[in-house]
Amino acid sequence: MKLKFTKMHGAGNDFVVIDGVNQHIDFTPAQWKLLGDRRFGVGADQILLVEKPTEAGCDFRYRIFNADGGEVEQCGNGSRAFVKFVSEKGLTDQRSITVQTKAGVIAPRLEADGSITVDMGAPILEPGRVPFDAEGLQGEPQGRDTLWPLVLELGGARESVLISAVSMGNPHAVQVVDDVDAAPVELTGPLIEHHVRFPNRVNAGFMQIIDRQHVKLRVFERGVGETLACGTGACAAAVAGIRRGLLDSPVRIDARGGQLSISWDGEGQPVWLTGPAVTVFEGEIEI
Ligand SMILES: N[C@H](CCC[C@H](N)C(=O)O)C(=O)O
Repeated sequence: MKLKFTKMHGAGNDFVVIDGVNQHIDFTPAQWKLLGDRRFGVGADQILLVEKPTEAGCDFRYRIFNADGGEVEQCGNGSRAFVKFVSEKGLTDQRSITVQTKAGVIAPRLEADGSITVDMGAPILEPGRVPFDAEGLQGEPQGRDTLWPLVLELGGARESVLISAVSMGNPHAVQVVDDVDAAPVELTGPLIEHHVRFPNRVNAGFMQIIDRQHVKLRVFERGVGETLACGTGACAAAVAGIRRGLLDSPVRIDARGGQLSISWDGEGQPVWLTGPAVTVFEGEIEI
């Protein structure tokens, strides 16, 4: 079929966005993977499919597919691209919308200065609901957080890293490192992503604390690899740092592809993500 799409990015995290309201889309995981392939398709970290809602009170439904073709629960940078897309395409004249996602309802808002703020909902902090299997592990309490030792098999050696387990609807394992540019993201990122204690796999965050309201962050994303920015990863990193008593809200997050801002007032409260969204080009592909 001929498929119209829009290429967008949020702080360098890049997307193929598809209007599923005016086009009927019923792809297999292999077709989603092909569309996201940088050699044979358009190429993207994630594909975002905009649809009519099936839940009362929502303006849209938004489905997210990683580059490996897997459908996932949430995408923070994608939610900003999404609200810009539906506004630019005339699918809504509202600047603030409620959106049904696999992880629940989120509320992105177009700000007057062109930035976008998203209510990402409250983080999920119980290990079993991340989901993270902490059975038999001796966690280290730090502030309101618990640091879990994750044993990684590095060739013949075994290395233990201390992680915080946080869900923003999608799972994150966040660790603090001294120097994010020197962190072994390509080496340990895949080992953490596929670790047996994360039954749904996990996004692996590496956070360097610059001061109590400023961090540098790299994320090895589940189903993709390292991206230039990860919105839910930024939320999870800020939540983990605040709970550990290392950060104060709001937190400036320097990702490799741009800057995000996270606000969070504590357990049970929503995490607010603010950042940019850019439309790169429109296209059409036979797929
Ligand atoms: N790779 C993530 C989905 C996209 C998240 C990221 N691109 C964001 O901006 O939140 C996962 O498998 O949970």
